[in-house]
Amino acid sequence: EDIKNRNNTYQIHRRGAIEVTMSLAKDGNHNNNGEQGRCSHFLVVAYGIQGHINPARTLARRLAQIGGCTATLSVPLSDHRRMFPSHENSCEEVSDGLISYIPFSDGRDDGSWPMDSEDRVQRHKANLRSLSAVVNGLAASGRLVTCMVCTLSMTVVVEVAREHQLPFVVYWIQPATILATYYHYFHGHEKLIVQHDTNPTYEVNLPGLHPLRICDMPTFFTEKTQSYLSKMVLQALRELFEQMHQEKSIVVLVNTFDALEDVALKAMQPYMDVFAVGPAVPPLGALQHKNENEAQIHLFKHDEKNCMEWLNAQLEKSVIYLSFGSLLSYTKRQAEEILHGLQDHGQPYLWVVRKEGRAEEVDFCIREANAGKGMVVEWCDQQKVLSHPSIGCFVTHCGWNSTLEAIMSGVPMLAVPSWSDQPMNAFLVEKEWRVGIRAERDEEGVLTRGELARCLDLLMGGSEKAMQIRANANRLKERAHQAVASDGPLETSLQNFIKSMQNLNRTNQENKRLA
Ligand SMILES: O=c1ccn([C@@H]2O[C@H](COP(=O)(O)OP(=O)(O)O[C@H]3O[C@H](CO)[C@@H](O)[C@H](O)[C@H]3O)[C@@H](O)[C@H]2O)c(=O)[nH]1
Repeated sequence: EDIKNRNNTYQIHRRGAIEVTMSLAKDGNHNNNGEQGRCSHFLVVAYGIQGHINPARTLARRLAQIGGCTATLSVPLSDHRRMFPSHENSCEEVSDGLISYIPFSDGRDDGSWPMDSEDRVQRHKANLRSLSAVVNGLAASGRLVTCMVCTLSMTVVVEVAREHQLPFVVYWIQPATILATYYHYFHGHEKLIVQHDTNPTYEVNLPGLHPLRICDMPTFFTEKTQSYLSKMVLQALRELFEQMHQEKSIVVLVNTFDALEDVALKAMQPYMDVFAVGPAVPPLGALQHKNENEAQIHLFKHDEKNCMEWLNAQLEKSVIYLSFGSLLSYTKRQAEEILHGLQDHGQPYLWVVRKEGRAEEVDFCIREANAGKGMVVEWCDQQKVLSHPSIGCFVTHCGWNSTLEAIMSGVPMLAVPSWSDQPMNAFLVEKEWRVGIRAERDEEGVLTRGELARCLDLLMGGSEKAMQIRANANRLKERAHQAVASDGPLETSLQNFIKSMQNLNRTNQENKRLA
């Protein structure tokens, strides 16, 4: 009767993720008040974009590799379908032999984005119902969730965790320095930052951090005319920090490592329990699995075979790799400037041009670039590309995943940041770690052909500065590999985190028993 009632309640989602969780549920009223057992089961919920799903998946897999732990990754249904194309139009649970993947319906099963704040509220409600059903479904199938983990902008996870009396943990998938700037922005420093927003080089002193320039702060702080998207992101983060503030103890996992951001990690310790669990870059080949499902996990169609063959034919460290991540697209002028800058520089290049929405505008570039010394692909296995010996440098927008992947491969970066955390990431690349240089954009925000060619000449050349950058990149690569080595800092940090979660669960149960 209980299942029937709940099916009625959720019948609007008949083709949605709810069906999976309902079919998992063998009986009703599951909550997490009972004895938790000794096994920890993490439900990792990721926002539906590649920059969130990649690190969330790596974290879930790493947690599941620690004795006594299991993990489930939950992503929005439309993204789940893109990850598992052979399951198209289905919302089934999938396993890769290590973790399970269970989709939830975020109210945009067709892949569309919220149109306005009312739409956002409706979708938030859909999120709530669907994620709650995932937790119930897992409990009903004997896999009681013991902790919920969410990537940024996922306040809904906090609400579901509270409903089920589960601890929740934020997985901060950007640098610890950015975590610190947001924390202080929302805790008393907003006015100080906003009041200097007309002076981009003004340096702000935030507790425990080196002075940071206004222009390197998250762009949402100072944007003069904020877009709907920027407002939405800032609001979601504000809500997340408010929710965290209501907790007795705040636990945050950060996709970074000590050797990279020692100062920022320490600066956050007085305010929260921070665990450095990065870099979330899986070892090469780790994702090629015998399991058929595993082989199919991707969000975009790769042009891989062709591009790896092409790279094999190039000289060592001769190729410029360009990619601006999974969200940004090029205007016609920007694409033209890049094309001509590359042609002027003269080295071979591999360029990712996602055509989404701008197909005709950039088509001419693709034709011309492919006819010349370069190769243009719509998507590639970036990590594999960056690890290829022919890659000499990476022209990047400095998305945090791309930055970490370049560090893991020891590839020098030409930073061309655009928005959000990217200016700060570019600052860290150029000034803190000295593993790259930063290009200037013109007054229209375009990277011009002259500036691109100038920067490439410098980065790929034989000057002392270029050699120093290459040496720094190799050193940082070693530190990154030490961080992820067996029994290294990452493993220790994950184990400490798991222990602290188990203690928290025990204390909660004890308190409930006494109450
Ligand atoms: O052809 C490609 C291009 C990209 N990628 C992968 O896509 C991911 C892209 O992530 P990221 O570099 O972080 O860029 P965005 O997709 O732009 O990420 C968004 O999310 C990040 C994490 O919050 C932020 O740091 C960025 O500013 C924000 O734009 C990386 O893992 C890349 O390896 C590929 O596999 N193939």
